[in-house]
Amino acid sequence: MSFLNKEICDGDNPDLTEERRTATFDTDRMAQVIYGSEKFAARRRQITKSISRIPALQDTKPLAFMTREEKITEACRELDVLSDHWEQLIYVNDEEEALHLHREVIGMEGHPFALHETMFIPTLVSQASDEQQEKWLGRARKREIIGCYAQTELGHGSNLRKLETTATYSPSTQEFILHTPTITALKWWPGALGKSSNYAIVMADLVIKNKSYGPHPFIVQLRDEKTHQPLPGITVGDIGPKMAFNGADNGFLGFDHFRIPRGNLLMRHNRVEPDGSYLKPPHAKIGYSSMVKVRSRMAMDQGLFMAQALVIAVRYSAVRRQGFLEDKSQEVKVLDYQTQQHRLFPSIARVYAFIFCGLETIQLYEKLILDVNKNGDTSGMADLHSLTSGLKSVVTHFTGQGIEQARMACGGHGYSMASYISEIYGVAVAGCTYEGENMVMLLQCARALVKAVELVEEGHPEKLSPMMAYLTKPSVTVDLTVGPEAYVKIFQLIAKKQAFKATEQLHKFMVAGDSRDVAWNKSAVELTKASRLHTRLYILKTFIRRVESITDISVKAALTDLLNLHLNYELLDVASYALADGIMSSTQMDFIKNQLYSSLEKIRPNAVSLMDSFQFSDLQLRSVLGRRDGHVYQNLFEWAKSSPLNQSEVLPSVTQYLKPMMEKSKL
Ligand SMILES: CC(C)(COP(=O)(O)OP(=O)(O)OC[C@H]1O[C@@H](n2cnc3c(N)ncnc32)[C@H](O)[C@@H]1OP(=O)(O)O)[C@@H](O)C(=O)NCCC(=O)NCCSC(=O)CCCC(=O)O
Ligand SMILES: Cc1cc2nc3c(=O)[nH]c(=O)nc-3n(C[C@H](O)[C@H](O)[C@H](O)COP(=O)(O)OP(=O)(O)OC[C@H]3O[C@@H](n4cnc5c(N)ncnc54)[C@H](O)[C@@H]3O)c2cc1C
Repeated sequence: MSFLNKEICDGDNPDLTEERRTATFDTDRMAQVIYGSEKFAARRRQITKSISRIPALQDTKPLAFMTREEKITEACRELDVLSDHWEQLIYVNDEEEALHLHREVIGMEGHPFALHETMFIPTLVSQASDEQQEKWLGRARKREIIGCYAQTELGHGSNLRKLETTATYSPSTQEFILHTPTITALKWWPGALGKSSNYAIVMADLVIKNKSYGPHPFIVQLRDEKTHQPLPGITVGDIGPKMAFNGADNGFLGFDHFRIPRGNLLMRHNRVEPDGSYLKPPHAKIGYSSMVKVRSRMAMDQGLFMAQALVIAVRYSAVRRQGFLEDKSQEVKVLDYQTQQHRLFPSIARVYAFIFCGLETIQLYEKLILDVNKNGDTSGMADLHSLTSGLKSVVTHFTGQGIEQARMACGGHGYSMASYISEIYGVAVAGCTYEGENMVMLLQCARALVKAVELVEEGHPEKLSPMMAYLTKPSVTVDLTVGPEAYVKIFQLIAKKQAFKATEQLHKFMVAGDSRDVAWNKSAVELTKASRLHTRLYILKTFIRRVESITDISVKAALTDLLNLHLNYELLDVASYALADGIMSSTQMDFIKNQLYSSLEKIRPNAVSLMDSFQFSDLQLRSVLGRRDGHVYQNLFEWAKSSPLNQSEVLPSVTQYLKPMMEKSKL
């Protein structure tokens, strides 16, 4: 007999098998929807199978018992094994497959090629001229060199205009002189910079004839290619342990009048001629495109982080029995409690919603780079910047919340490193900070919103981009029973009201005499609220669009339940706005609540399968609690026994201190 959930195996925990048998859809088909295509979903499975046949990549010592040095060494060993099998594992130069391979084999705690793949190569692709690409891109792709992205400094990360590292042009030698004038100008934080990289993209203030042109990207060799020793004039090292990501060597970097040739300024969009004349880029912020690239991926990446935590929590909740409902002869699965469902299922819905957004924004970035590089068309930059600024902020915030709820949903065992959820949390919440601190990015999104409101107020609604068109929608009474479009209408009204209110507040302060900057700061909280609502509306609409486009009936039905949960949960979450503005009545509120509770019941039989559909291997999950087989208690006991503390019965700390202390006790 074949089952719709493809994870069923003989000998698994029967409680989990029972869950898998109730699946109403085929998990392979759901995986196609999650990963954007049948081809990629199948390739993922194929890659997982190939990895499982390489003995050197199987079960190593658990990461939780390793030091930082051991984690870094282990990641490098795995990279080395991967490079021996690269061509049989993935299609060379397929970015998505390479990312998946690294995620599965090396995991999320960081590795030397992480920034090489996500920022160094993309910066060369988007910013280097053809000639420069010929020189460096091939070598980077073949991994003959390792690069990182060195922008943030000890003193400045958010405000790029105040970066202090200088690149001063010397026409006589046709070189740039890189210099770190103060301690706060030290590069600080770049991933893989400390010990692994021998090259970096360095963002430095371009100075020509005493005039500053702002931050520009330079390619800089940091270490000797043979000895790996830092080159003279360069100070480089690791910044120390972090909340998570401890397999990564985030680093510091200083320059002492370090000279690089003129040709090391990335010159696809701007140029410095030998005599020092400067040719402007077609868009002032084109040098920031690598950040937009990473931000455009973040909805997908964060969705996958939250998915991992939820696979663990949902599987465990189907195995953990505690307490009674009606039948007092057997304790219930904790997944049957309404509170447990309410804790986990809205996050499952968000995972799907974020991933669907990610699929869209990744494509939008690819289109933008094509437009810019092939046709010099920068017209899409502003919209993608504001969209991804809001999106990275909203998804990272909710992902952090969702993962923390997943941890708590696992009770005591969630707090053990055996669950791996704390590590997932630590890695995911770094996203609230990197690629632009969330408040800073919400305020970037707000700039676009305020501009759009001002256009409407000035009588130019025709100039609005499609994403902002809802700002012109009139207030209407909405019948929520009509379906998703009614929820969108209410959400639009709420988001519109907040955008207008925040803008009105800004203008009020300006009319009262404040400068725009001061008025902006006095309105900032309201502005960030408008950005969040605007972004959540976008997420909601993407979710609806995606579900509508699905052809497999059973997959569509399961996702429709999830979509309904999402719509009701989101609307309830922002209901205070709607009630205050009279957009929604308390009767409608009751309707939403009831819809929400009935969605939880509908989703319950598919919960495990909705998460199994992500098809994370046990190797990728790295969770003792969340393993596919569901034998949590045996697995936990084995794991605890392997703790270094249990390798001897009596620890030196006991013989050296506790015993003598107890023996001499006079208390
Ligand atoms: C906040 C801003 C955007 C402000 O930039 P600014 O030059 O001071 O801008 P401004 O003069 O105030 O003008 C704002 C104006 O510039 C526009 N703009 C800003 N960025 C872009 C863009 N990318 N595309 C298109 N347009 C852009 C804005 O929309 C504003 O336009 P407007 O004036 O409103 O028409 C910038 O400083 C910034 O991006 N800060 C955040 C820094 C950041 O994200 N760092 C990331 C470092 S790398 C990293 O963290 C990697 C981690 C990855 C990992 O470990 O996996
Ligand atoms: C794990 C990790 C990996 C990283 N990897 C890299 C990398 O590879 N390369 C790289 O170059 N950098 C990297 N970074 C650095 C990262 O990009 C910055 O830390 C980030 O952009 C935030 O900047 P900041 O540290 O200056 O924060 P700050 O701006 O100092 O933030 C402090 C507080 O000030 C507030 N704030 C600042 N400006 C404003 C404003 N204008 N309005 C309102 N509030 C404001 C913020 O909201 C925040 O609450 C990494 C960071 C981390 C944590």
